[in-house]
Amino acid sequence: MTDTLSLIRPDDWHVHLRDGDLLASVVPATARQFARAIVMPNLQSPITTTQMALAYRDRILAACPAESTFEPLMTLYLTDMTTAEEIGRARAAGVVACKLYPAGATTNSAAGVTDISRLYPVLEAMATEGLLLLVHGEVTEHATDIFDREKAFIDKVMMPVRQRFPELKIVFEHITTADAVDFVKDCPDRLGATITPQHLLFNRNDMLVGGIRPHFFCLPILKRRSHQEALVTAATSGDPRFFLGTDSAPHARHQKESACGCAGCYSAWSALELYAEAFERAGALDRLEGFASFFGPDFYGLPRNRERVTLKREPWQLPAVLPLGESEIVPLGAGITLSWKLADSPA
Ligand SMILES: NC(=O)N[C@@H](CC(=O)O)C(=O)O
Ligand SMILES: [Zn+2]
Ligand SMILES: [Zn+2]
Repeated sequence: MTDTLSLIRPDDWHVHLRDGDLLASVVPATARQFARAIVMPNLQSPITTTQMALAYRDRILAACPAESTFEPLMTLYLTDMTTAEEIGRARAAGVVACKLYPAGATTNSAAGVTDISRLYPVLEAMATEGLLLLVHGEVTEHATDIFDREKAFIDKVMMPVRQRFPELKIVFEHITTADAVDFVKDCPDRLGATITPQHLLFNRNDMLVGGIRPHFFCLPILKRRSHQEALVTAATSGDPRFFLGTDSAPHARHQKESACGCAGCYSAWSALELYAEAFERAGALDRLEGFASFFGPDFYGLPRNRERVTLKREPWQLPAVLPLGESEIVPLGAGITLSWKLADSPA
């Protein structure tokens, strides 16, 4: 049995770093694990313009540890008002992608898109400029059951957008169902998907059996075990269309342990260790590097990283709580024992 795993340093292709006081707690955790990260734009005042994205980037860089070379990759939040001109400005400023939040689908999505067909000129501009479309893939109709919202989104939005804009690169973010896995596999190319550690390691029983456990509540919600198994199979298959995106989404403990708790799991602090656990359980540790370090940059058309990180086989227990600004946070998998630990200095 091997005791050391050396990987090209991974990137996180989907992370929430938040803003203000929280940056100081959250950014160093991601910068310790990853070389680059796709930074989600769903702040309380969403990042809807290039100017806002550049200012946010500066705040993130200011929160990085002094010796860090972490590179935040910025995204714009699409609204009904987004223009094709803004896409040109974004491209020129180095913004790499735009995020589609169906209005009302998730945290801070109230200003999201109400009807995707109205944004077709913007998607056209993105295809031309080479910006990727990142998608929170859930319908929001009241009548659609929360466990069926991702599947319904495939038919309603993914299929028509995929067909109309064959040149547009699309990332189906944080997929949670066998249906999404099949859809990605059936598309020729230019469609990738990120998979989170919580959807690989847990299913809805972990959240709902023996008491309701709000720290497992995220969107899209954890599904039944057969879906978890389909995600593990996809992530460990070596298919380059499936790659790492933690969807680390910090909310203070009191905001989750509440009568109306927030959606989101905080995984940034031990992200690689959580993924290593999932891959080891599947007997696929040799596939971790492709998923974590190669397929994301390849899909985005960015260079792979050159430096390496080391994971050591050293069982350790995830802490029950961590500090978060003035408050505290419960990390994903609090209290469980993980087999692998990230060594601090790069090998
Ligand atoms: N995943 C979540 O449950 N929450 C995310 C939003 C998102 O990615 O949908 C958040 O910003 O808190
Ligand atoms: Zn989302
Ligand atoms: Zn997210």
